[in-house]
Amino acid sequence: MTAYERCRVLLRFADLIEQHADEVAALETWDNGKTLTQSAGAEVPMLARCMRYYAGWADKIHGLVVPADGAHHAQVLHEPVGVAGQIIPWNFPLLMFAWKVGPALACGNTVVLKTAEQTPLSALYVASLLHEAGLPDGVLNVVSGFGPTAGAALCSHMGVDKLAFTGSTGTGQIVLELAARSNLKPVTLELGGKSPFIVMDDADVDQAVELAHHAVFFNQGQCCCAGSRTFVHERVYDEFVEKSKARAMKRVVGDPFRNGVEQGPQIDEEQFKKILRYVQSGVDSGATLLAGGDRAGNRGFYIQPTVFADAKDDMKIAREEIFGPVQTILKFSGVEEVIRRANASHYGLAAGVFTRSLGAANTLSRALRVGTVWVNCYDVFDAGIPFGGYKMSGVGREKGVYALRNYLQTKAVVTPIRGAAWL
Ligand SMILES: NC(=O)c1ccc[n+]([C@@H]2O[C@H](COP(=O)([O-])OP(=O)(O)OC[C@H]3O[C@@H](n4cnc5c(N)ncnc54)[C@H](O)[C@@H]3O)[C@@H](O)[C@H]2O)c1
Repeated sequence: MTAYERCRVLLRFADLIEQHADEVAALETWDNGKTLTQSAGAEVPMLARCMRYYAGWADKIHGLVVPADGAHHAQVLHEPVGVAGQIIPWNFPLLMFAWKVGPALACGNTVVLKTAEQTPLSALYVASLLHEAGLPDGVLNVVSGFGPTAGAALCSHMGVDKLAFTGSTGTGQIVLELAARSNLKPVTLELGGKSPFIVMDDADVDQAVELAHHAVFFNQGQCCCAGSRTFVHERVYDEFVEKSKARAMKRVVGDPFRNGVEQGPQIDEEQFKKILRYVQSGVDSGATLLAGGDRAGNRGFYIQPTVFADAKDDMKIAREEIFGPVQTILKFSGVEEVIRRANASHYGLAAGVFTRSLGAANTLSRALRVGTVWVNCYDVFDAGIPFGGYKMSGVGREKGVYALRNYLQTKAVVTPIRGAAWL
């Protein structure tokens, strides 16, 4: 297929997503439990946008001519890597599909994509739309299956030329090992996090409370980049804590298909129980439980929006990824101190900085060892902005021009030139 034809297929796909937006959004909510408002208002438009973004790149990917020493013509070709194996998680099934499939197809690869066992539906449905848009059979193959069988088979396969994985750090380590033991296929990893959300003493407290609340509770708290360590300056701490408690208690939990609901159920029983164990460990380690702390209702995997204050850095709730609706508030007194504490983590995915001071924003954005710093905002995911982690939060970047590099081989072609005019 020519690059222009690939571009047109992706553009037609984006149009079809919009035509079928209601079904796509309903499937995503049915599969995952996230609110329909979010599926319809964020996930579906972002899927279409991401596809148009990469459609735009398809016919603008090209190599270089290098001015080599002597009488040689040296070209650098950018070729597709071949078969891309992609493994995605359950927390954002459609978005993860978009971030993986968009750049891989734009660059001319074929794909075998394995969805998470909890959420197989929306990817199967949108893959059928992609075929309706003109993608030839066999170019995109969506596989439903379990991690240790289907996922591991993909990682070990000698015919797979590249792997892209999003999920937990522990599974990421297995994926990398399987790739190394088979054919040394290159791997990009987007893994877990324990992202700091830093509220300075000059912040507008009401705005900071609202943003910090969304940073952690969005998507039932099931975000790799959840702002799950809320660091608050001592001068605004008491006011911030009181208001965060009130905000969490107002959060509407219930049927994700109902209008006005902000929080649906957790993905499954395993995650539900794991989150409640973390809540118990917070109580046992002496953090102050201000709101929630238990299941919501007595049916389904719903959890009360939970807020802990007075947490200490060495508590489990302040160190490990909870992946649930649990806010952990920590107090700090100076910039140097908060930089040191925020960076004292094996993770380095994202950070939020809330301040009116340009100086503080500049200092923090450069000092924090994370892949994304959101200043006075959070969870902004434009298709063109790179996303990925430092340290154990990942390897490589997705989205933007950076994701193209994951799906291209670089080939040098050198030919002699007879009677070069310049020699
Ligand atoms: N960073 C993220 O976006 C993200 C997403 C989901 C879960 N998580 C974290 O992971 C924790 C566990 O959730 P999970 O068990 O669903 O995540 P996971 O990492 O086990 O699953 C993610 C994907 O990897 C696959 N997988 C699992 N084992 C595999 C293996 N041995 N080889 C190849 N593929 C394999 C799964 O089938 C799924 O498609 C969560 O509590 C959360 O902390 C992070």
